[in-house]
Amino acid sequence: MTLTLYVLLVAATGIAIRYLWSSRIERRPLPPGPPKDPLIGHLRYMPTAQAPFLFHEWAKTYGDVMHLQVLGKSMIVLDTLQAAADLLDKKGSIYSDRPPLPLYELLGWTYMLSFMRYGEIFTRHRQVHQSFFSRERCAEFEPMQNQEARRLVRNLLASPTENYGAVLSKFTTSILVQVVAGHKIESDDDPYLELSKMVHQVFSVTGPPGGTPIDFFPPLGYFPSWFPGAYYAGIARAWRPVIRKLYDYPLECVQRQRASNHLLPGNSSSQSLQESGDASPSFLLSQLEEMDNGASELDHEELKGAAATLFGAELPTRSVVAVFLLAMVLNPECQIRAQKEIDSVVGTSRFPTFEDRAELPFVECILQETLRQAFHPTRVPHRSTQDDIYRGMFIPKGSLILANVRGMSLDESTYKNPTKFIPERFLLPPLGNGELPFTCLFGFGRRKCPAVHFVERNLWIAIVSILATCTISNALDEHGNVIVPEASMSDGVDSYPNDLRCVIKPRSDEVEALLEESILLPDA
Ligand code: HEM
Repeated sequence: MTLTLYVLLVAATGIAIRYLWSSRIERRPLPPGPPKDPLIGHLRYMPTAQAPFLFHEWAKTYGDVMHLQVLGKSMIVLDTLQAAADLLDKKGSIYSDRPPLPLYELLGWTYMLSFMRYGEIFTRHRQVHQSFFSRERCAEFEPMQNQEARRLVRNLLASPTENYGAVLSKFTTSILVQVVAGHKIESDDDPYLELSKMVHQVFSVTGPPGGTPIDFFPPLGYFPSWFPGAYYAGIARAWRPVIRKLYDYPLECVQRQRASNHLLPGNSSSQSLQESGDASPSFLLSQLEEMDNGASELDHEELKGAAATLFGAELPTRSVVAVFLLAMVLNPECQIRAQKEIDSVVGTSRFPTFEDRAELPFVECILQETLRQAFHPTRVPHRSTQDDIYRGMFIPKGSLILANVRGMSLDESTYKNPTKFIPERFLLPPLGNGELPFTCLFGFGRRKCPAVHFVERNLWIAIVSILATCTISNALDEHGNVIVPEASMSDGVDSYPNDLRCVIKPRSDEVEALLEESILLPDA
C-alpha cells in the first residue's frame, strides 16, 4: 500500500468514527442548521469567502444559534449579541477554550495568548496583558499617541493614495513597537517595519485559523508539501524562521539597551533608562524588571511569546482607520459635521488632545459607527469544554463557537438601517436613537481583547487628528471623473478595504506649520 493511500485511509477512518460519534449525539436536540451531507456534513456548503455575510443570511432561516458540522466537528454560530453574551460572557468558565491549532504550532506561534488553550498558562499570560493595558495604565501612553497621530497626519498628507496603506501600517506599528519594546521608528527602513510586513504576509498565506487540512489531520504537517493536503506544511517550514525572528529580535534589543545602560552609574530602572535616552519604558522592560525582582511568573520564552502576541495584533487597528477614511469619502456630510464640532471646541490653532474627548460627542459617534461598519473576519473561534443546554438546545462539549460579529452589526432590532453609516444613531433622543455602542468588535467574556482601552484611544486620536486637519475627498480618474470607491473589504485575517482611492489634503494653509510645530514639541 502506498504512503498516500495509507494516510488517506487513516484520515477517512478518523472522519467515519467522528461521524458515528456525532450521529449518536444528534439524538439530542442540537441547534438548527442548513441541510447537510452524510459523513462530511456541511463541508461542501462552507463558504470560502465572505463567510460572516452567508452565516447572517442562514441565521434568518435557522435562528441566531446555528449548528454546523464539518467532518464530524460541531460548530455553533452565534448571530446575535444576546446569544453571544449568554454563552461567551455569562458562561465564560466553559466557553473560553480555543481549539488546538496544529498549523500555528508548526509555525512556531508558541505562548501566543490569542491562540492559547484555556487553563493555567492562559490565566498567567492573560493577567500580564490585562494589567499592562489596564485603563489607568493606558493614560501613560497618551503623549506618545498624540505624537504618533500627528506623524500619521503628516505622512498621509505627504503620500500618494496608493501609499495610504503603508502609512497606516507605520502608524500602528510605531505605536506598538514603542509600547512593546520602547523603540521609536524614525525611518522607513526600520527593521520593525520589515518584521511587521512579514507578519502580515504570514497571516495572509496561512489560511483561516484552524481551517487548513493540517488542522483537521495534524500528521500532514510532517509530510512533504507535494503530498495531498500537506501544502501548508511547506508554508510552515518556510515561514517558521520569520516567526522566530519576531520572538527573538525585540527581547534581544531591549536586553542590549539594558546591558549598555547598566554600565552607566545609577541606571537600573525603567525610569533611569528613559532619562538616559536609550530606552523607554515598555512591556518587555517592565517584565524583565519583574523577572529580576522575582515578581514575574513568566520565563524568557514565555515573555517572547507574550510580546509576539502584541505585535501580531497590529492588523485590525490599521484596518479600522482605513474603514474610517473610506466612510468619510462616502459620507462627506458626516465629515463636515465632525469638523464643525472640532472647530467649535478645539479651534484651528492647535491639535485636539485626549482632554477634548468628552466635548466631542459626534466624533465619538463616528468612531463607534466606524467600529460597527469595520469588517469582522471570522476570528479564532472559542471552544466549549463541557456539554451545555441553551434555550433547550444541546451544545456538545468540544464545539467550536463562532461569534458572528458582522451579523450582530446588521441586527435590525439593535441598529436601524444597519447597512447605512449613521453616526448619530448613538446619540440620545431626540438627537439620535440612543443605539448601543458596538463593543462586541473586541470579543467576549474571558477572551475579550485585553488591549481594548489602549486600542480605542489609538483609534480616537487618529480619527480626531485627521478630521481636525484634513479634508478627505474623492479621487478623480484620468478623465477627471469622480471615483466612488466600493464599500467592500477583502477577506481573511488582514481584511482591508478593497478600494481606498481618495485624496487627503490639508484643511487650511496653517496645517503644515501646525504639524511641524506640534511634532517637534517634546510633550506633544
Ligand atoms: C481595532 C483593533 C483591534 C480589535 C478590533 C481587536 C479585537 C480583538 C478580538 C475580537 C479578540 C478575540 C476575542 C475573543 O476571542 O472573544 C482579540 C483578542 C486579543 N487582542 Fe485585540 N483587537 C484589536 C487590537 C489589539 C491590539 C493593538 C492589541 C495589543 C496591543 C490586542 C491584543 C489582543 C490580545 C492579546 C488578544 C488575545 C486575548 C485572549 O485570547 O485571551 N488587540 N482582539
